[in-house]
Amino acid sequence: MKSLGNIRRSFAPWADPQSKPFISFRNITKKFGDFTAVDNLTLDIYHREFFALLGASGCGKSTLLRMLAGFERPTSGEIILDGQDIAAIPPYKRPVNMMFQSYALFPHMTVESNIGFGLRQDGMPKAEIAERVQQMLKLVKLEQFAKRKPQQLSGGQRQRVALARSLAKRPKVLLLDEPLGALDKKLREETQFELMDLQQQLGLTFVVVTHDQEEAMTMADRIAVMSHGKVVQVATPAEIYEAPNSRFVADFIGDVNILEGSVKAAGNGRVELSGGDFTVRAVSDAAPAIGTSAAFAIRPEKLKVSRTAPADPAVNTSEGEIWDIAYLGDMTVFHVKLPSGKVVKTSMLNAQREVENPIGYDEKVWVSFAETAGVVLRD
Ligand SMILES: Nc1ncnc2c1ncn2[C@@H]1O[C@H](COP(=O)(O)OP(=O)(O)OP(=O)(O)O)[C@@H](O)[C@H]1O
Repeated sequence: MKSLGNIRRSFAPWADPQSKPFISFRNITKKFGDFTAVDNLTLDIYHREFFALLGASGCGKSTLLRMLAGFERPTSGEIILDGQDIAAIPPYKRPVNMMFQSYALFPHMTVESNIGFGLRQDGMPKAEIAERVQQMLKLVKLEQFAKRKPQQLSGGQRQRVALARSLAKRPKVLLLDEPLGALDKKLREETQFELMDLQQQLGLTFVVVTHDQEEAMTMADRIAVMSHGKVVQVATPAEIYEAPNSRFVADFIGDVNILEGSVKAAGNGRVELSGGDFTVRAVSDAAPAIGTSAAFAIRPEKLKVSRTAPADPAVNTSEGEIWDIAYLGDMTVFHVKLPSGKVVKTSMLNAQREVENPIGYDEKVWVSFAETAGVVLRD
């Protein structure tokens, strides 16, 4: 598995101008009556990519997936798959398969007949079906459950049957709509890793729809964050988390503190904001005009809470008072009230079991951060 990890690390076809996208949405719009569910959206997905569409309920992510599967027709725009415009190709002829949230397994059929269903419909010879079903059972580690009916399986096992069924026809692209929605947290996390392993073993392209940011962060090579039918940002999980391109994305993914200010200086790779509790000096390529308002987004774990003043208390530092403490086991979250009354969220890893004299309620503290710890947002 280690070698796969290494391959994965260097997998970034989107950054290579030579590589061609495998799936291209070009100016795709989908209207339902007057309502625009997908709004002039352009997006490229690469061969062997694990791609996640992430967004709040109603943002249009399932509609986009359904258009790729062929269950909905775009109102305008093109979808190119493997160099071919697929608009006129009916769903069953597309090299794409979709796994739904409600797995829709046939309750009266055994696991193996469920898996072989699509192959029988395609008229594949019996011996070949048997062989393919065996392969699939092995792949999802359900060999000993072949003769069971779906109701004799756990939720996670059912999910794997559905996965095996959608992979049996060897689609080039597997579409997954909230694939782990029915599983409890622990099983969900395990299954996320199983899905990633499977995708790598088979060398397929996966497009998954989810509203669960942790799930998208765990599994995907890249994430498209969607809002109101548009893509707001497409990037790797780390880029989305560390360099969100807007308040919307910063706020949507993980926890964030937004510090408002007005631009005092900008240039030479730095931006300075003043006016709030902090004088912010941040490493940034943004070039907002002097005097305009801007925001600085910083994650809780990047704010440092200390009892003594940091070296240069003039910048990136504020006094504050511990307002709330939440002990979460692996970390402790401090809410710190700043002089303006604004409360910021900070988190600290509990690297040791017991800490002598831990920071407590109502204590006066310093909150500080590094120049590279957050991002200046333009909007
Ligand atoms: N057949 C339809 N007729 C009318 N409106 C529709 C239809 N299908 C979807 N919509 C609307 O389009 C919008 C986007 O729906 P879509 O299912 O793509 O959202 P989603 O982001 O997948 O949300 P969820 O996570 O809740 O499934 C929603 O406002 C929905 O009500």
